[in-house]
Amino acid sequence: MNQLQALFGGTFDPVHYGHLKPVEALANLIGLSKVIIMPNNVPPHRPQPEATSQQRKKMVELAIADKPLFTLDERELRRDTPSYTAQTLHEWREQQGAERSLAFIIGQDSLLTFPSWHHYDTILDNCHLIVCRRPGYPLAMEQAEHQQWLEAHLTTNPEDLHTLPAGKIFLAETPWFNISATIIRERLERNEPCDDLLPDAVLDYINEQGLYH
Ligand SMILES: Nc1ncnc2c1ncn2[C@@H]1O[C@H](COP(=O)(O)OP(=O)(O)OP(=O)(O)O)[C@@H](O)[C@H]1O
Ligand SMILES: O=C(O)c1ccc[n+]([C@@H]2O[C@H](COP(=O)([O-])O)[C@@H](O)[C@H]2O)c1
Repeated sequence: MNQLQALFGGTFDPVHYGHLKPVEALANLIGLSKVIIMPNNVPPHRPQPEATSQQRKKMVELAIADKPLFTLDERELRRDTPSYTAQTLHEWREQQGAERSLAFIIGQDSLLTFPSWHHYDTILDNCHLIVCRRPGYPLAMEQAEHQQWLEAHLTTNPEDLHTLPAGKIFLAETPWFNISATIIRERLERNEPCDDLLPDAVLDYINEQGLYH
């Protein structure tokens, strides 16, 4: 059976409800039984995170412990070079074979920067892109040529994600969550409460480890 496999990459410094809740809604919307969370080790387009890779991995494990939808993939954590998505997806495709439907999940902000990613034009050869909504970011690309690229790959039919191996971009109508890891780190630094922004187990771990203070 060609079951759609979905990877959700990120820095997760720390993981929060803005990651988990849109993806849970997405799974219901398009019929996903599994989402593989993949923390990076060396993020390609931003400074090195505050928490170590092991701490970020542990926070993801705590966040998904009671959520059977999610599993964790450590392939990028094992690499010391920048976690280029094009490279990761090329390897993943080789492992999964040419026919399997594969998807990479991103938020709306990541779609806007996508054309600046390393070898971005090869990524859709290996997977679909599924975009979750995020407040504060436009859905149109800044440059006309990138908008054309987006429109050439868009589909509004979630069936395409299950029947084709790769190549489509699906803008999912997931709920908006105005949460970012940056806001959480800033609030923690100011000793402000974050209870509604991330799971309790993750918050307890952050406090135990003295992270972001
Ligand atoms: N609130 C949100 N709604 C939808 N998608 C999100 C949200 N927060 C993060 N994402 C998406 O999750 C993926 C991983 O994001 P990341 O780990 O960088 O979190 P972040 O909150 O954006 O972090 P930071 O504030 O440190 O930049 C990215 O594709 C991002 O677009
Ligand atoms: O490959 C790239 O050039 C690239 C550039 C920016 C981000 N990414 C990936 O996109 C995912 C979300 O990135 P971030 O920085 O928002 O956590 C994560 O898996 C990153 O490794 C990848």
